[in-house]
Amino acid sequence: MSNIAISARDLTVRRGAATIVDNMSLDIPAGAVVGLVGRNGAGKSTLLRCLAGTVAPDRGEARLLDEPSLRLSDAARARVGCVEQAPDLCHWMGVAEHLAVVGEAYPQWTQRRCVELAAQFNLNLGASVGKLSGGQRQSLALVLAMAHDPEVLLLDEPVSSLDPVARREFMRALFDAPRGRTVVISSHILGDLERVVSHVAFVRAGRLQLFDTWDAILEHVRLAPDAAGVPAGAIIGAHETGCVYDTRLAPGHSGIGRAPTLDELFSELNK
Ligand SMILES: Nc1ncnc2c1ncn2[C@@H]1O[C@H](COP(=O)(O)OP(=O)(O)OP(=O)(O)O)[C@@H](O)[C@H]1O
Repeated sequence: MSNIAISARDLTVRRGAATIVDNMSLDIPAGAVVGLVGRNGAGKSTLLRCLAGTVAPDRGEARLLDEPSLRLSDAARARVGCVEQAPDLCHWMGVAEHLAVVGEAYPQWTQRRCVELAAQFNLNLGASVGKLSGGQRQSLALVLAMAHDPEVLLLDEPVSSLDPVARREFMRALFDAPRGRTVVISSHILGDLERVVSHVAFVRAGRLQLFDTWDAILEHVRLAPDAAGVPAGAIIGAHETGCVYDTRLAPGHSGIGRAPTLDELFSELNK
């Protein structure tokens, strides 16, 4: 297997006259934890669905674990876990029954891990799915996605309804994997993301605005009070109150400014 766990090549999705994913290409190395960020409607969910193979692009291709996402083998599918933004759960079942039914589809599913995760997320196995709160439904969706210990996790705003304790437990569970796990996680909770990501992908209006390791961004991207003297080709975002630029594209420039937080970078790139 190549070192690339997930890739997109020229991905384009159109809905009516709108292009909602616009010619996106990226390669995600195995073991990376990618924070997918962007404003509401930027195209994150659609990109994640293309990567998962649940939406067919109008152009281009997504690949997971060296296979086309749209035609994943059962063996590859068993190595992937997904959480949709609005998880499709069986409301008429009990939590334990729901877990057991889904678990039958995965050879690597273990009841022990399932029970551990449920306890970690404070999920009552005896409850009815239809009576769960929004956060509890999200916890169930996470247990369903993680109990077979997948190598790849595609998570669309998985913590938006979780309380701070459950969010912390989720972040811990994410990194409890015995081997490096590849994760793409969209979230608007940038403080959490900043602590766990190896890479960040900024999406704006269907386009991939910036994709890099977080370490490289911290080392090379600078937030400066203005664009004076910064070569135009190095500027990632500029406006009246500041400028974000990549020092790698500004050789000889004095490197004014400081490294942005993820929150600041998000604001600067979306002004
Ligand atoms: N089936 C569809 N038909 C028409 N437009 C759609 C469809 N699905 C998504 N869109 C539009 O595509 C754009 C991107 O939607 P998407 O759900 O991918 O954004 P997002 O970045 O995940 O947003 P959010 O952060 O609010 O979840 C939005 O403008 C949305 O209205």
